Amino acid sequence: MKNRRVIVTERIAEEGLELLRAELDVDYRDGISRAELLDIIGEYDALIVRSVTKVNEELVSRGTRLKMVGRAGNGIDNIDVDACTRRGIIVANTPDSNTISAAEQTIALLLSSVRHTAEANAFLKGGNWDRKPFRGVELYGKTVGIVGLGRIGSMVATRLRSFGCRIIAYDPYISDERFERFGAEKKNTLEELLREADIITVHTPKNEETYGMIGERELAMCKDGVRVVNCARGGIINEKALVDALRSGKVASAGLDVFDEEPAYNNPLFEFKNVVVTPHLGADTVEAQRRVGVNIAEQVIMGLKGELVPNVVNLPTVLREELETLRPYIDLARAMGSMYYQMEKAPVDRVELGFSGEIANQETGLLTIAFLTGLLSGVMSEKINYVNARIKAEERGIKVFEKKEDKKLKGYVNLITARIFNHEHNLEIAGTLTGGGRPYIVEINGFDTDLYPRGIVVLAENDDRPGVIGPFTTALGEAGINISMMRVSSKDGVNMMAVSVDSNVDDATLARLRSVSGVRKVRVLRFK
Ligand SMILES: NC(=O)C1=CN([C@@H]2O[C@H](COP(=O)(O)OP(=O)(O)OC[C@H]3O[C@@H](n4cnc5c(N)ncnc54)[C@H](O)[C@@H]3O)[C@@H](O)[C@H]2O)C=CC1
Ligand SMILES: O=C(O)CCC(=O)C(=O)O
Repeated sequence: MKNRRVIVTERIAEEGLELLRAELDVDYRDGISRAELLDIIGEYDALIVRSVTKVNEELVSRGTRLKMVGRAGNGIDNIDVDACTRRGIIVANTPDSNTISAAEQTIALLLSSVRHTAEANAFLKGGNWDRKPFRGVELYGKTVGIVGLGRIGSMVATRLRSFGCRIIAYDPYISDERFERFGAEKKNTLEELLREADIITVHTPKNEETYGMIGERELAMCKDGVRVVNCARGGIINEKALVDALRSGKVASAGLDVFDEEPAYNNPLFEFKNVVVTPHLGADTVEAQRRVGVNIAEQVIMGLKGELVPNVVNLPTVLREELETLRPYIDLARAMGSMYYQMEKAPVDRVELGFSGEIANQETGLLTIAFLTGLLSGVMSEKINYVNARIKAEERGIKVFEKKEDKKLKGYVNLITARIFNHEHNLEIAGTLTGGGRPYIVEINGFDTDLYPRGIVVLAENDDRPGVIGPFTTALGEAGINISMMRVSSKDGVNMMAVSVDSNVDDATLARLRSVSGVRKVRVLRFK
């Protein structure tokens, strides 16, 4: 893949760069100017960023070769994921690689701010000695309110419980079980949390809902002398409101790693002695950066090889182990999708996919996407991949429905069924995997079959009578085309032959096959 070019616009670990260099042509341009990046982005197949580079519409529209954006880190608020999705650009991040570091930084900022560590450090090094100005408070016995009990919030909860804190949390999007698991008392509203907490720490993503979620009104609800920490994203706690609350004494201390405007210079929050600040260092540990760098390099390499990438943001989330289980089904679903336009020349209105048996308990959304990728890839000039297949199907007016049934259908342990509707008639296909993980198409329009969807398959319908199959296979043989597998099935006086062949069927041979007496229809299906 040395002809594939990747640009890395921010510092990532050497271990990650080494992996990239072994496979790709790497341009490591930490700190490149925006203007230059806009000028040259069209030369690259992949872009790797951290939190500073803004991957917006302007940038991706110029990235005409871009197939992948790798976020070396967690938050994706600097990436316009929709703009990437529309262009089929995969966006992947490394969500689990720096969470421990961010949780530890949260604790560091909290301790440092309640014990005046940073201020006392500067005081002592400035040639002074005094204890009076620096009396702090203990964490022991305090009520800590965690807003967002996700990966980092839950790690903060676990760590603070060992300090003897009572943990309360507000997160409307998680199950009660998760609150219990992390020893956090569930609060149904943000207001309840704000009124009870001695310390508040935010761990939500930054989005329209969370940006400014703690503002003037919310700070007014807090206990007098509340302490706050933000190691998530600048602006989740409104900065202007925080300045006012620090000035009035409502907020006794703050620990901040992130700011509304980054890089942050002369932020008014820097003027307060009781505010401890760090320049977005949450993920900046040797261990986290090594994990992040290696993880994003591996994913970009996989993405450019056309493999499914574990942490794709613009696809349904699947765990690495789930992906391993799903992979053969993904191939099957894609192959099933690719059959339609090879068999029919009519536009599709609606697709109904059914997943039955054990597969119904998996993330079948990915299989639907695989089916649509197979369906559309052959007929659209635009690049269709797992990322934009759903959008492209919608744009073409194809309605997609999914049905899951965890009981066996037609005796198959797992079965994927597809009904593809057009104005005139439907195509119905069913496929399964054998115990050994080999995909088979087991039914086409009511004909039982066992078509192996690889290579070239001649699919024919003929009268169910003697004297048709012989001349048909002879025509293949005389054209020097070897048959590797063949299955004949019958329904209502019609046969369907599925003949796997080892070499291409040229137009002349196809014409001869069609002219065999009793043959009604012949199509050649090509599978990847
Ligand atoms: N300072 C740093 O260097 C780092 C910062 N981060 C940031 O930390 C934050 C948390 O990251 P993770 O824990 O990995 O994310 P996560 O996605 O695992 O957890 C976020 C949680 O917030 C909850 N949430 C969403 N909207 C909410 C709302 N309106 N009210 C209450 N809860 C809400 C979600 O349900 C979820 O449980 C993100 O903003 C991320 O960008 C992450 C890594 C390093
Ligand atoms: O160190 C970085 O690149 C930023 C870390 C971060 O904020 C994140 O991963 O969300």
